[in-house]
Amino acid sequence: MYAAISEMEKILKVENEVARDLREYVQNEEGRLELLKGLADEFEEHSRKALANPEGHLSNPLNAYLLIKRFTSEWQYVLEEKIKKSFADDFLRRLDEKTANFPTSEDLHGAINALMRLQDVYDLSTSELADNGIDGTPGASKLSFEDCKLLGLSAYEKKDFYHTILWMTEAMRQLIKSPLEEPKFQIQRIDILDYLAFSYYQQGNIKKAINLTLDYLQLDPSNTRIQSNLRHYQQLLEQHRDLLSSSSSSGGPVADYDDDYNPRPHTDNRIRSDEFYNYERLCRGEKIMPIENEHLLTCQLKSHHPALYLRPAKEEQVNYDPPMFMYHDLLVDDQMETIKRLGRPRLYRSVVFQKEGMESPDFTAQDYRISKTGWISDKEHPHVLGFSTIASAIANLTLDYAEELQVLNYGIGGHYEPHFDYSSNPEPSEFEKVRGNRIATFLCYMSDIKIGGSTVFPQVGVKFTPKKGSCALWYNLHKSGVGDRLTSHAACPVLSGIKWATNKWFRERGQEFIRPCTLSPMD
Ligand SMILES: O=C(O)CCC(=O)C(=O)O
Ligand SMILES: [Fe+2]
Repeated sequence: MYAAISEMEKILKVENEVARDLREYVQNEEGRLELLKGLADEFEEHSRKALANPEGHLSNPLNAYLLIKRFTSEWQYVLEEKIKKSFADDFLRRLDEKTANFPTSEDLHGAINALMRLQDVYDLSTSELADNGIDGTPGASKLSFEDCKLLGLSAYEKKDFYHTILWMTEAMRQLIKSPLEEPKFQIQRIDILDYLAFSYYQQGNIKKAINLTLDYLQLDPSNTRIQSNLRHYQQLLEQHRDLLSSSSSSGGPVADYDDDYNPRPHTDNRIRSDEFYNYERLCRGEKIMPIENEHLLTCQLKSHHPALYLRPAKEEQVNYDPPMFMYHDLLVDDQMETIKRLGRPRLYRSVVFQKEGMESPDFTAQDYRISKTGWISDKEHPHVLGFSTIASAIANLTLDYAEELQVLNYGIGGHYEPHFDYSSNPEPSEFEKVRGNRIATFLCYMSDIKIGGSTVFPQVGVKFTPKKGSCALWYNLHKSGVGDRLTSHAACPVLSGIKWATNKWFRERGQEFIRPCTLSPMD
């Protein structure tokens, strides 16, 4: 569910239904209690009157008969229908049916990862995120001490000591506000100090690990595990200082890092690359390089095709080579509503073609693409065909071999890290053999996004900021059919808002006379 916000609306609906069931259950139970109160009143009243003169009362045979009947033939009914009857079973059964639509622990982990991704890409401080300073929405929820600790634990389980430190420190910041003399807070404090000391040690900040361990021992001096940790850390620091003083010409020991030294890990090649670094910078709104030939970029109204006579396309060229364009206000509300309506029930977790580390390369769901996608054919609705026709007119490419329309909905912190839209697989699939590679991408935004969600091109420094109804166009291949590596692009994580988009991919076949090959492979 976390992979598409549109799916998460289901959880809100279920929450509302659970509230309704709860109210109904409470009402039923209240009714039952009223009934029991009435029964008690009745018994009390009857016995009080009769006990005032038991002999007098029972001397009447009708009274005697009625009393016996109450606790024989009537009693079974009273016991089963009034006393024992509970509405809990029915309520619990209905609740059970609803849990099928509850999020899973996979969703929880996905959401936790998303928060950390947003924190990293947008350079948000942990306290800013915990206090919900993201988009300034008044009354927005904040993360509690327990939430921060849960995030820290989740990072710790993945041996991600960088985020463990950030979130455990935040948990500690929140804990300090509690009355620390209370034993339950003392225990939490000791627990967090333990995680923090070990994580700083793992991050290479021995001095901080020692200080935190000393803090720990003040609260729990007899803990032998922590005492032995302290000795180990102190030895390490000594060795490190000796090493530095013997090799440094100035001779001064400089083994201590800054107090809070906690480097962000760069664990895999993808993350270490300049491209990834530039992707994050572009997402944050930094300018990473001057746009080449910016002075040659122009705007124009395009009406070269009958589909554009009545509503010429507002074209803005945003990059010269490879050419990239933005078309403003191209899709109209009705079209977008139809595309979303048709796409919504078909959304499935987006997959990517994965070669590395796989026995047989295949399409799989990966953390670096968090969205759901569904496909719609032109035949399904005139609005879809209308859009494809306009996209084809603008891109100047035939629809004959184009893919169906792909509808995209992003999830919590949803993103798509740098990738190419064309395939560089040396063995083309059957589909590719017939249709060729993806020659051009026509990407339209179907929602306004408060913060984040831009499409960025780290090799050329271009950024498309989503605007409902606007479309981006670029050509993925050189005219020779060779993939253009400068078209590497990424969808920045959505920080605040809901991102709906749609992709139309044109294929090489059928374009031979429209966009003919040139002799140079790099044209
Ligand atoms: O959503 C975006 O901004 C880009 C999507 C994309 O690159 C893709 O789906 O291939
Ligand atoms: Fe893409």
